[in-house]
Amino acid sequence: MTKAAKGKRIVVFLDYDGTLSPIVNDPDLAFMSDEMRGAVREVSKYFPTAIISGRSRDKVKEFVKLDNVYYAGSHGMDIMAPPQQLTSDGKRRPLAIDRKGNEGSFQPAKKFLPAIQEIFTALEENTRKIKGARVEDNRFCVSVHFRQVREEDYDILKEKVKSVLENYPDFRLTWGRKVMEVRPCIEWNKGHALEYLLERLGLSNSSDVFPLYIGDDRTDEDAFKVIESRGQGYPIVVSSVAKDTKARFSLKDPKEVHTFLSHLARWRKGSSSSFSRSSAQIVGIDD
Ligand SMILES: O=P(O)(O)OC[C@H]1O[C@H](O[C@H]2O[C@H](CO)[C@@H](O)[C@H](O)[C@H]2O)[C@H](O)[C@@H](O)[C@@H]1O
Repeated sequence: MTKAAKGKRIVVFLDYDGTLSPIVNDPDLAFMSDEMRGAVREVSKYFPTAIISGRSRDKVKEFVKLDNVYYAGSHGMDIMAPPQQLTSDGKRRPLAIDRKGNEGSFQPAKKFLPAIQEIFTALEENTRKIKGARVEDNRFCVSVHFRQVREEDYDILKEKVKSVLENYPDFRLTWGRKVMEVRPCIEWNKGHALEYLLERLGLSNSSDVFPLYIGDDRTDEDAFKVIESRGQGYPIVVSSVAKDTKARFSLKDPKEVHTFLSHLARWRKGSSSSFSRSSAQIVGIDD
């Protein structure tokens, strides 16, 4: 990767669940290790860094606990810049406003908030009797988890979720890892969030920008597609098995993500000459 990225302005985009933290049964216990936090902290010293998650922005920030990164919660529908922005030439400058006059935050689905709260309440009510079902309020979207639901109850849970949505035609259902996600029907996803953040950094039209996006889930595919269509940067999927994906490279699991990020930071710091395919364990999908 160093060859392709040499002399370019790297921007790092990271998904949270399954990328920075391992997948666990209880979504409230998906903690990030101190080692991973250290690696993200190091990376964010050298490159503008953003965490783009399906979680609510507050929740993902509570897990990550770093101040100098961008947080994009609710699949990119709730974006917050750090108080100081790291420019691609390594300098920090105070937060600037974006083209639409937004200062720190950008929330393209704001008008849907009252309906989302209603949907959250209805989903909690309607799924209460299904053992193991769990409804999570992600602010601009709602997750219905079935990781701990018996397989024979999957269909009934799906029907219950669909019946709630019948009353809300402005919302749609997407699927993640043992989770159904209810979100507003707006043209906005993790790919749009990536483009927005590049623009915010003043890099969207830059021919030498090199965005790296690391993610494990279906919603990350939108960001992979953007990187592929720009023809700049690396889309990296986290998966231990072969997958139908738009990503060109893969890392097996969060442990390998940690190794990759640590080497990336060390490479930029200049103390390592060995940021290579073998040390970072990055694998080309076509290999
Ligand atoms: O975009 P992400 O940061 O990857 O968020 C996607 C969803 O992640 C969480 O659910 C997933 O991780 C849980 C904890 O490991 C696991 O129990 C669940 O089965 C996974 O789907 C989060 O709880 C969801 O709200 C996010 O939408």
